[in-house]
Formats: sequence, C-alpha cells, structure tokens
Amino acid sequence: MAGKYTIVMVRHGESEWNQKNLFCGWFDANLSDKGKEEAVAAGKAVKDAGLKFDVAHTSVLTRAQVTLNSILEQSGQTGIPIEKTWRLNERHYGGLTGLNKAETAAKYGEQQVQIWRRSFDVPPPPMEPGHPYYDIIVKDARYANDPKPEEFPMFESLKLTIERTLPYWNNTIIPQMKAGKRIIIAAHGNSLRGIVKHLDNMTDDAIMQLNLPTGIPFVYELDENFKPVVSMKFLGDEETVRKAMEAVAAQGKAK
Ligand SMILES: O=C(O)[C@H](O)COP(=O)(O)O
Repeated sequence: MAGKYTIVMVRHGESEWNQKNLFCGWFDANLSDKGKEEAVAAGKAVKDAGLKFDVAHTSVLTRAQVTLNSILEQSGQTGIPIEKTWRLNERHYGGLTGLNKAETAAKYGEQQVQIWRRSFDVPPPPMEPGHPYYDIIVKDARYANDPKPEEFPMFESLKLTIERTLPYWNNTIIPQMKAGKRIIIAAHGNSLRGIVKHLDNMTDDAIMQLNLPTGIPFVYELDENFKPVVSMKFLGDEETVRKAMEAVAAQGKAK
C-alpha cells in the first residue's frame, strides 16, 4: 500500500426512497432489493480486494447499517466492533424530506434543486413541527441521548453536515488509525462528501460536482499526516462507477 494508513468508505446501497427519488436525509428508509444486492456485491468486492478491518463505523440509520452488515458478512468479518453515530448520518434535508426530487425540480427549477443537493453552504428549508416526518424523526428513541437538543438539526447544508461529522473524524477515526486500527466507514452520500471534501481539500465549487454512487466501496490511502496519497479509489470498474455517479446526478432533473 502506498500510504501509511488505508481506510475504506462506502455509501449505503440504494434505499427505497432513492428508488422513489425522494429526499431522504434523516428519514430511516430501508434498502431496496437492488440496494441489498449492491451491499452484497460491495462485500464481495471487499473480499476480493483482500481488505481487512479491525473496527467499523456507521450512522444510526438502517440503510447504512444493513449495508455494513452485508459487507462484513460477505468478507467474513462479522466479529469486528461496530460503532454507530448520528454524526455519520446523511445530511438532514429539512423541509424537502419526503418530496420527489424530479417534481421539486419541476416546481422550483433544476438549478435550485442542484443548489439544495450539492452546494456547500446553502441549506434546504427547515423541517417545521407540522412536517409529515417531523415526529417520526425528532421523537425517534435512537436520538434520546444524542444529539443534544441544541445540536438536533432541522436542516443541514453540506457545511453544517461537515461541522458535525468532522469532530467524529478527528476525535474518533484518526486516533483509531493512529493506533493501527484498519477501518471501514459505511455512511451516506453527503456525510461522505463532507469527509472527502476535507481529505482532498476540495473547493466549495469542486464539491458541487461530486456525486457518490450507492454501494461501491472506495479506498483512501493516507500519509503520516493523514493527507491522501491515493484518493477515492473505487472497488469497481471506471465505466460502472461513472454511470452510477451520473445516475445520482440525474435524480435532480425535472421530468
Ligand atoms: O438523502 C437523500 O435523499 C439521499 O440519500 C442523498 O440525496 P442527494 O443525492 O439528493 O443528496
């Protein structure tokens, strides 16, 4: 390996809300059948690459946890500890949660949806107490103790997402890598975009172009200062990855 440290990251397989093209965020959608197949394929790719882990990190959302479990099962590593944190959750899509992305693009324009989906510091509208998914998210028992009430988001831009993900990266992931732990992170399109932006020092404009595919693991190799010597090396052929990224980008097109 070229770097001192190797870390594997993967966006969850396609969710049922991805399949319906709905803004999902903190809603706890399950994997679609296709997403479950993607998760199995991801595990086989990890196994074929000979990637071994000492600890796994994931969000508190089912779609990421089920993806991780499949990967660990397929690669014969089900015994490793799994740490779960809201700080790896998908960004909170606020008042857009549950809306169809194509219909939203038809109503507000594709450019506005692209800004809501991919800009660095423009947040979606907030989720108000009367929102159809407010109670199921805010009153979810998994959030009983964390985040603190003052930290609980009602909307997140990518900037706000990074601000709650990076402390976990710096205070939990980095120390474990320093201790020699081999790590996999199974998370979400935007919480991972935040980590990637940080690692590759991407500009606010550049990050707007990045769409992460579902269910295809990628590898970072980092030097002794945790700077990438290998960035986002996907465990999949280039054409498949390119098409998958384009499909994610196209979710925001009006129909
Ligand atoms: O939360 C969601 O809707 C998806 O998981 C990510 O959506 P995006 O690709 O539109 O940011």
